[in-house]
Amino acid sequence: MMWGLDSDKDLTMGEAPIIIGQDLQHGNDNDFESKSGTFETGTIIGDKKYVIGETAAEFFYVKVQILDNNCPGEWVNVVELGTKPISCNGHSAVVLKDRILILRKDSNPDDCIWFLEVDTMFVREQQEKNLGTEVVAWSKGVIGNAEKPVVISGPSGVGKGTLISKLMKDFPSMFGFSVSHTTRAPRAMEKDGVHYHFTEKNVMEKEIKDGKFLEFASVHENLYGTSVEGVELVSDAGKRCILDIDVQGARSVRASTLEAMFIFICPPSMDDLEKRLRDRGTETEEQVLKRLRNAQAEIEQGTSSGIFDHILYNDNLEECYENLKKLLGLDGYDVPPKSAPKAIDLPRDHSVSKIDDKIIINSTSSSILEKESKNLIMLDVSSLKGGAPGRTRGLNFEAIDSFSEGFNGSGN
Ligand SMILES: Nc1ncnc2c1ncn2[C@@H]1O[C@H](COP(=O)(O)OP(=O)(O)OP(=O)(O)O)[C@@H](O)[C@H]1O
Ligand SMILES: Nc1nc2c(ncn2[C@@H]2O[C@H](COP(=O)(O)O)[C@@H](O)[C@H]2O)c(=O)[nH]1
Repeated sequence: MMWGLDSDKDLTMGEAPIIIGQDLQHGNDNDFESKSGTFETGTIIGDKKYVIGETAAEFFYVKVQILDNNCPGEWVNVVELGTKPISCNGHSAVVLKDRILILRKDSNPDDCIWFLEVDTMFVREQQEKNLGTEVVAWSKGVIGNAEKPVVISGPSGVGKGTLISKLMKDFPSMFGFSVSHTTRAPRAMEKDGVHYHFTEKNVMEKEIKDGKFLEFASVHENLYGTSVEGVELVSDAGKRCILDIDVQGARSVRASTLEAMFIFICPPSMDDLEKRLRDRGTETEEQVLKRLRNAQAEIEQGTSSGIFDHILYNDNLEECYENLKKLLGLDGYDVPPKSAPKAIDLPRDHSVSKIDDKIIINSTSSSILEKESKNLIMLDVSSLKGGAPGRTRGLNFEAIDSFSEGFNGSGN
């Protein structure tokens, strides 16, 4: 079967046209066999056609189907990683180099721009692991670049949680904590969703398989993991994300596409560490001994493996905290100068065009009010970073209205 949106052209990456969801429904894409879609776009990249649909069968979430030119007439098996957008009233699809930009109609400003990663490094790695299936990854578009997340590791009882709590208390609008998942039982004062997402082993194992986690590890015989969503929630709120994870987790994050700052916290001595763990009184004797045994190896790896950018000794708590603040560029700050990133308010009815790295979104609304507020939006996709689910950042924009002389918004 020959397929294509424009049969005269052999489209390659970056050359596919922009398609508005409703158009396909009305038969503009003649060669495409629709699978009962309500709103669908078909985007060609290389040998593949990515059909992004908001179907009646799976009415809640957007669904991706793929046709491969090399296997004519057959739908390819697709694994979709990451949190998907929910269905809306149609979308436009624009091919970028290694991803498809999705502009969603009638969506909230913080939910109108998504990316379907189809050929990023992360996706290619996942494809190698899932031979025989196509892997794609969903990621919400995030304006600007959030500051690098901070990974804090160190043996159990060294004081990571204590230091992080102080930081969060002193700079609540600047930092957000990545709430991990764990299969260990909650301690007396711990709250589900605040300290951890406490979960069952079989549930977490399934979620790991589904690609929900940025990293995970078995620590002191329990599973712990950082979900992509947990980090995303913090970054989307315009805050710097703090991860409290063990050395194995830090190693995984280091190997991932997430750019972070890695800090290892060391105890002054094993005796001090043991005293802190025992005084904390949260573990049984058997667990304390297990944690102390693991601490030895963690300290060796933390101080010698090259994973960490900085090592801090937590002897005197206040001194260690001051040193942590220095590393984070916070010495001398009382009130942090931080504002949340701006969101893009897409006009309800619009046309979309692409010139190099700029996407021009033009209001076609007949409503004077809407025209006044959002006439033309220019997205700049030249600095996109990421490629793993949930983490495509660096989108910039300018909103230009027809009634004022200049710009009325910027993502920078
Ligand atoms: N510099 C310090 N001097 C003395 N006690 C400390 C110091 N820092 C933290 N502590 C105490 O040590 C105990 C362990 O600290 P904390 O719970 O923060 O460790 P942690 O590294 O987060 O441990 P885990 O990895 O098990 O969660 C706590 O009771 C805390 O009050
Ligand atoms: N790899 C990961 N390690 C994590 C994560 N969340 C916490 N941790 C580490 O586990 C130990 C034990 O924590 P505790 O709360 O049971 O005392 C500690 O070293 C944490 O840093 C995670 O998501 N991934």
